[in-house]
Formats: sequence, C-alpha cells, structure tokens
Amino acid sequence: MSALRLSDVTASYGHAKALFGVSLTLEQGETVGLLGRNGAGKSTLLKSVIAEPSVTVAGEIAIAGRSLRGLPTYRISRHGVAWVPDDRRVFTALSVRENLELAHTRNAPADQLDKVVASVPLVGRLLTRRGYELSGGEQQAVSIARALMSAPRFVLMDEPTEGLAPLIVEQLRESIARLPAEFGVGVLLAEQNFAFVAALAQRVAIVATGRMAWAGSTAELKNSPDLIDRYLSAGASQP
Ligand SMILES: Nc1ncnc2c1ncn2[C@@H]1O[C@H](COP(=O)(O)OP(=O)(O)OP(=O)(O)O)[C@@H](O)[C@H]1O
Repeated sequence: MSALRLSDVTASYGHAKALFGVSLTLEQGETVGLLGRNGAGKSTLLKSVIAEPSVTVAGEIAIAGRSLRGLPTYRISRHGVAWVPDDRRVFTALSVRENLELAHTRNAPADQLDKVVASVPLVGRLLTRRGYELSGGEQQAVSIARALMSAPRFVLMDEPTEGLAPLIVEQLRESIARLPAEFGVGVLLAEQNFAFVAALAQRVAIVATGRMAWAGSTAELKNSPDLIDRYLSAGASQP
C-alpha cells in the first residue's frame, strides 16, 4: 500500500494564484473528504495532482516517495491516479460498454469490466445505452466506473453529487463506499455535500481561499458547528 503526498503545493492559472502551500496525504484504502465553498480551490487541488494543463504547479506531489513533478497527465495516470472530473465527460456517441472499454489499460486485469460492474451496479444495467441517453446521475456512475478501468491506486472525484437527485446520490454513495476495500484505492472526494462526505470519509480537509484551513477526523468536524458555519457553504447538508 502506498500514499499520495502533496507537500507545500502552490497552483496558479496564468498569473492568478489559486492554491497557496497546501499539504495533504491520501493512503490507499482510505477515503478523505475535501470540503470548501465555491471557488475555494478543491478542483484546482485535484487538477494539480493530475497535471491538468491549465494549472501551473509548484511544490512536491509524490506517490510512495516518487515525485510526479514534471510528468504529463498520461504518465501520472500510469502511476495509478484516476480523475473523475466534475463535468463527467462521457463520450455521448459511444455505448457505456465502449466508454468503459476505452479506459481499460493493459496493467488492469482482463476481467476488470466485470469487477467494476459488480461494484457500480447501476452501470451494469446501462452497458448497451449510448452516452447521450444517460441522465446526469447515470453519467456520473459511468464516469466513476471508467476511472476504475485502469486499476488505479488513487481516485480523485470532483463533486460527484453536484446537481443529482437524492436517490441516485444514495446509489453512488453505496458504490463509492465499496471502492477502498474492493479495489484497494484511496479516494479523494471533493464535495460541498458534507452529509455525503461524512458518510464515506474517515478524514476531512477543508480548503478556504486556496489555503488548507482545517484538517481532522470526520467525527470531530461533525461536532464542530462553528467550523461548519465558517468554512462550508450555507445550506451544505449536515449529517
Ligand atoms: N481555468 C481557470 N482560470 C482562471 N482561474 C480559475 C480557473 N479555474 C478556477 N479558477 C479560479 O481558481 C480558484 C479556485 O477554483 P476551484 O475551481 O479550484 O474551486 P472549487 O473549490 O473547486 O469550487 P467549486 O466548488 O465552485 O468547483 C477560484 O478563484 C477560481 O475562480
């Protein structure tokens, strides 16, 4: 089991800085919540890890002590980091099965599709459907399933519940809950939905205006209404 470690990471879009010296560790087999208001820097942190081209990153990001510095996105993916973007990016003209098969890499077991479908059952019922026929929640399930097709060590999810109905959010929660044990992955869950994070994550980090504002156990945050008021969006669901 290895860890993904961010140390003193600074990120900017051109001249505009969005992250200021952020540090965070994610172990394989655990789920960590990344909370914060709109514009706090959650997506930027995930994009920094995968070296998304719009972001310029300084500081250290490493897996098991091996630096990812300077590597392009596809190489970082080969090191075992998968990203579930907030806009889901399902190929609309392809079937769900084709969307998943395209993401099946050589390092992953031959039966990875069966394993993924067992963990994300919603996707199993959709295999012959085209991307354009899917609801937002179904697209989200496909996006998560696709991330698993490369047998990653770490999965970075960007607001998977955004805009989704409670019933499908519950199905996604059940699937995400299985991932650390069934795939051995570490899940970094960027969210504004605190109830969703609290149901899945043992630890939580809060970013505010690009800085790490607080980090600790989910249980501690649940019992800290002042922190919730200060750092989470008004109306963020509470457990
Ligand atoms: N492509 C971009 N170009 C310039 N600035 C950007 C870009 N993307 C994000 N930003 C800025 O970076 C800061 C952090 O944004 P980010 O998207 O990381 O926040 P977030 O916490 O994910 O918010 P949300 O919950 O709204 O997605 C914000 O000030 C935002 O305006």
